[in-house]
Amino acid sequence: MNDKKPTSLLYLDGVSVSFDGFKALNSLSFVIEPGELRAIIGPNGAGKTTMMDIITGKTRPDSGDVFFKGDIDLTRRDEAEIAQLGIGRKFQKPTVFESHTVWDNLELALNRRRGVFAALFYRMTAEDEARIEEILSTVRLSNRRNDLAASLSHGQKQWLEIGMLLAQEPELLLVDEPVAGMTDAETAETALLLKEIARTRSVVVVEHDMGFIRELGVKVTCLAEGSVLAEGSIDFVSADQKVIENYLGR
Ligand SMILES: Nc1ncnc2c1ncn2[C@@H]1O[C@H](COP(=O)(O)OP(=O)(O)OP(=O)(O)O)[C@@H](O)[C@H]1O
Repeated sequence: MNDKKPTSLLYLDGVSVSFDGFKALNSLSFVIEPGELRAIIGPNGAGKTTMMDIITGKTRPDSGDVFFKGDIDLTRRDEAEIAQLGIGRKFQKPTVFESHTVWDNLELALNRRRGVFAALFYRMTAEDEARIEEILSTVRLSNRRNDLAASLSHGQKQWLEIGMLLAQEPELLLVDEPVAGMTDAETAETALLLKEIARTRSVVVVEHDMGFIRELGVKVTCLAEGSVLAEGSIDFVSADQKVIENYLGR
């Protein structure tokens, strides 16, 4: 282990995992700092989803280290424990409760953090209401609060789901292809939204949309064949010959 581990929010070192002899991750190493927004790119099959599965405890690595907040060994925790520790994951497809209002979706998400018994006897406090108001504003849905989630556009559903994750106050948010299927305006707004969210927590976003990645303006990690091909600014990474051959030039 190197000296990056103690201060990093997320630390992966030499992480490998094989499925039927195929190395989905091949000695993957990278570090996310507190308050960092990081973009992950890479061709289909590069291992991006597997990387998120490892961080969230869905898949166990065959070898390597995965530490959260310095010394919490994520390879020894299960999915529920990891969520409880403060790692939230947004899958590609939005899974909001369509027949509930935007507000109720957020209230349910706030309750989920409390556990079943606490939620049963729970009454909204002024503090909870203020937190929901704040999230509504962050995810650009203040004026849709009383509308059914079913009536939102695809992009707004993605934002609502991000809001539901924020209600659980994660320290690290993993977001998988948020802008797929969004309009250009929604995509631009999502870049702003994620930058705002990263003021109070770390965010790792996997995306194929290079225009969106450029708008984020943050450090980019390009994965290929289960390990890091290049890392740095978007200009640095997109000028890298290996990145052009393996991803951008395809
Ligand atoms: N549970 C599994 N069993 C067998 N093979 C798997 C499993 N999970 C992933 N793989 C394989 O591992 C490789 C990496 O897949 P992964 O889904 O992580 O890539 P990705 O970068 O997320 O790709 P995409 O951009 O298409 O989502 C792929 O070849 C995939 O087929």
